[in-house]
Amino acid sequence: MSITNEPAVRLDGLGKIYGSGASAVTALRDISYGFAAGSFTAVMGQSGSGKTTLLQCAAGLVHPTSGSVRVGGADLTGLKERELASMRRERVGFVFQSFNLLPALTALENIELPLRLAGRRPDRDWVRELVGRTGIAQHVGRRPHELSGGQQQRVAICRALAAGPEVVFADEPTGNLDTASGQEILSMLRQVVDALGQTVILVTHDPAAAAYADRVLFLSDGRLVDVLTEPTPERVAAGVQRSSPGRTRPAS
Ligand SMILES: Nc1ncnc2c1ncn2[C@@H]1O[C@H](COP(=O)(O)OP(=O)(O)OP(=O)(O)O)[C@@H](O)[C@H]1O
Repeated sequence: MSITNEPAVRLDGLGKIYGSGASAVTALRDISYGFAAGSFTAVMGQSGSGKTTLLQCAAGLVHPTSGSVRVGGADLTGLKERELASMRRERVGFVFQSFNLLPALTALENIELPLRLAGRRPDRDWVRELVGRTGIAQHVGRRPHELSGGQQQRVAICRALAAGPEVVFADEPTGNLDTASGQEILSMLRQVVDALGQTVILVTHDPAAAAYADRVLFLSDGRLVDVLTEPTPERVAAGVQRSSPGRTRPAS
C-alpha cells in the first residue's frame, strides 16, 4: 500500500556517468525531485541534456552512478537485476516512440502479454475499461499491422496500464505520429491522469506536448535547471530558451 504524500517517484541526488576515464560522459548531475502521485510531468531539454537517462534511471532500466531512486516508496538502490526486472513488471509501465508491439499477437494479446509473462491473470474488467476509454475496443482482435500508428500507440498505452502500475513512463510517445494522432495520444495520457489517478512522466522535445502536463522539468547538461507549473506551449518554449546551455541557472 502506498503511503499518503509519498511521491510516486522520488529522486535524491541522482547522478549518472556513462563509461569511465577519458571517455566518461556525465549525463545526470545531482538531481533531486519528487513526482507526486497522480501528477503528469513533462521532462524537456535540448538533445543530450539527459532526459532519457533520467527516465531510464527512474524506471530502474539504468543503474545510477550516485544518489537514489524510490518508486512507490521502494528504494531501487542496491536491487539486483532480477529484483529490478520484477519491480518494473509490478510497478511501472512504458510507452515508447516505436510502440514496440509484437507483430504476431493481436492487440488484446499484446495488452495482456506483460501480465501473462509475470504469471498474473489479466483483470478482464480492467482491460475492458482501458480499451473502452482509449477507443480501441472494436480493434482488439487485430494485429498491429492492421492498425494505424495512433491506434497502435493506444494499444501500447493500454499495455502500460494493464498491470495497474505506480507510474507510466512515456519517452517521445508522439514522435512517430502525425500531429492529430499525437494530440489524441496526449489527451489520452491527460485523461489517464485525471480520470484514473495515474502518474505519468513524459519525455518530449515538443513544447505543445509538454503543455499537456501539470509541471515541466527543464534539464540542461544533466542538471535540473527549472520547473514550470501551469505550462502553456508559449511558456514552455520560453523555458527551453532560458534553460539552453550557456544560460544555465540553478533550479529554484
Ligand atoms: N549508453 C550510453 N553510453 C554512453 N553515453 C551515453 C549513453 N546514453 C546516453 N549517453 C550520453 O549521455 C548524455 C545524455 O543522453 P540522453 O539520451 O539521456 O539525452 P536526451 O536529453 O534524452 O537526448 P535526446 O533528446 O537526443 O534523446 C548524452 O551526452 C549522451 O550522448
